Amino acid sequence: TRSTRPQRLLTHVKQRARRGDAQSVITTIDDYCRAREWAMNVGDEKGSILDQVVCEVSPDVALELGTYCGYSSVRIARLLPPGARLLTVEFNHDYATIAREVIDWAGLQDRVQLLEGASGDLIPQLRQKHGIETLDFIFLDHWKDRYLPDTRLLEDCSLLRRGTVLLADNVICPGTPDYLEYVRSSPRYQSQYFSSHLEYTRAEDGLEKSVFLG
Ligand SMILES: C[C@H](C[C@H]1O[C@@H](n2cnc3c(N)ncnc32)[C@H](O)[C@@H]1O)NC(=O)c1cc(-c2ccc(F)cc2)cc(O)c1O
Ligand SMILES: [Mg+2]
Repeated sequence: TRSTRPQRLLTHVKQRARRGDAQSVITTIDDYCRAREWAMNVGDEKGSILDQVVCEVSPDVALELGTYCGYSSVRIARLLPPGARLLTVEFNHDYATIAREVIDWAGLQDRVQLLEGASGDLIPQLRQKHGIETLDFIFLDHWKDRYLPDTRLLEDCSLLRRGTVLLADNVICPGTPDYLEYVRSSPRYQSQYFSSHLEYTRAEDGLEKSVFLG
């Protein structure tokens, strides 16, 4: 049977990117997705904004919702300080398998823990099963109608602390209207919009950065 897009993307990474070189994995994926096959990675333009926020926060414990092929896992993990870690959640087994290989190829497997399952099931397990006290940084990039319920769940599980930064992809395209309304109107968040474009296209999209105020 024909290979899947993520499989073709992984093959390209293994043929073109230097093993252990995270930047070459990122560049290889971006070149492939721009030139050959579009894929729903956060991409280079929004990725630079992601990098900037990760560097600012310099999280000890980061959470990503929606791993897909691991592109943003590599972007985030390559910037983490020594000893820091990224937990990334993906419920599609085939995508999770590809993502593990991409993360390994980038040499970042020691900093990234990929949890296979649905965010709604895994978030309540973070404290006692994964030893998480509170989270420093969260990248939301999964089903767009899960951003709000999962943010409420993170609040209810006391996984946010004063200063925790939430960064949400695709707040314009495909769009997350209920999430935007919530973080922009809630007195418990200080929110800021970063205008950009949908990965590898000229369509408008952007990232919303929201600081939890406690
Ligand atoms: C949702 C996907 C990303 C991944 O998230 C996993 N996932 C989901 N829900 C859960 C959960 N509840 N728990 C764990 N994992 C979960 C899934 O399996 C995908 O691998 N991302 C997108 O759909 C996405 C789509 C577009 C897009 C934009 C314009 C178009 F014309 C078409 C598509 C752009 C983007 O930048 C995206 O990010
Ligand atoms: Mg996205």
